[in-house]
Amino acid sequence: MPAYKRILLKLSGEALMGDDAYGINRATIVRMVREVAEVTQLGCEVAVVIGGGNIFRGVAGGAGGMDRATADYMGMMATVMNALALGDTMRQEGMTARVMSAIAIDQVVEPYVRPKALQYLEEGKVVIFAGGTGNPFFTTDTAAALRGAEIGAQVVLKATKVDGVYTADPKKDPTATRYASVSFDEAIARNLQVLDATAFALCRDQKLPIKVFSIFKEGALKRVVLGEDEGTLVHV
Ligand SMILES: Nc1ncnc2c1ncn2[C@@H]1O[C@H](COP(=O)(O)OP(=O)(O)OP(=O)(O)O)[C@@H](O)[C@H]1O
Ligand SMILES: O=c1ccn([C@@H]2O[C@H](COP(=O)(O)O)[C@@H](O)[C@H]2O)c(=O)[nH]1
Repeated sequence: MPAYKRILLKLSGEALMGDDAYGINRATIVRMVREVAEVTQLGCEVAVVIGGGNIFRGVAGGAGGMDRATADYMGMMATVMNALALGDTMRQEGMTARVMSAIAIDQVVEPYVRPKALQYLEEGKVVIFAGGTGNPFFTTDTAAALRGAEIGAQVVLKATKVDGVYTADPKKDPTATRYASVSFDEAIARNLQVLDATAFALCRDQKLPIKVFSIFKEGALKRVVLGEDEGTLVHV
């Protein structure tokens, strides 16, 4: 039995690269999709927000001298590309997925309309939210918090490159230790950057827990959905 009826899964864009330097690694996206399929087979309703870090991040464009808002729109379009690739891979794997975008690209992808998204979820379709929040200066983590709250998800699952929330960035500080659980207040006060502060604050206000776990660990998503000990829980 799944521990959650409906989840919002945030998939790392950067992880889609696999061992490549850029873009979408075929074997990696297929593996991710198969893990999602496993939890849908448990009867869990799944909505997905995908990042864009494998293609473009607005902050990098801004640092390079671009207008930051323009760079962020490029980043949002990167998430649309990832969402289309994810939806197509799901189709190839026999799943039914619908991509909905926060930015209008009507010839390519249907717009995000909340009641329609809820209908798809009730029908057992996977809904992939593309284009982040649709606004510059935000991230797909905040989009995951926002859409998670909108669809009444019981948890936001952040599937990322690290296996939980640490006292400091484990990629920079080898002495950092992993929390089994941590409160939103502590995560924000300590400026733990595994998610951005806006996402943490929104989930805290909506009393929407977040689970952070590794996208690279086989079976981790299923264990999280079954309520087993995996990753770090961020709670009120
Ligand atoms: N306290 C911390 N605990 C865990 N990870 C942290 C911490 N502080 C910073 N990080 C970093 O946060 C990263 C995960 O967040 P990030 O938003 O960069 O990636 P992502 O969501 O996986 O990618 P994308 O933005 O492409 O979707 C980790 O790879 C880790 O290095
Ligand atoms: O609501 C949003 C979401 C994303 N962006 C831009 O897209 C890139 C990629 O998203 P990641 O969360 O970093 O994977 C991000 O760097 C922003 O530039 C946005 O502007 N608004």
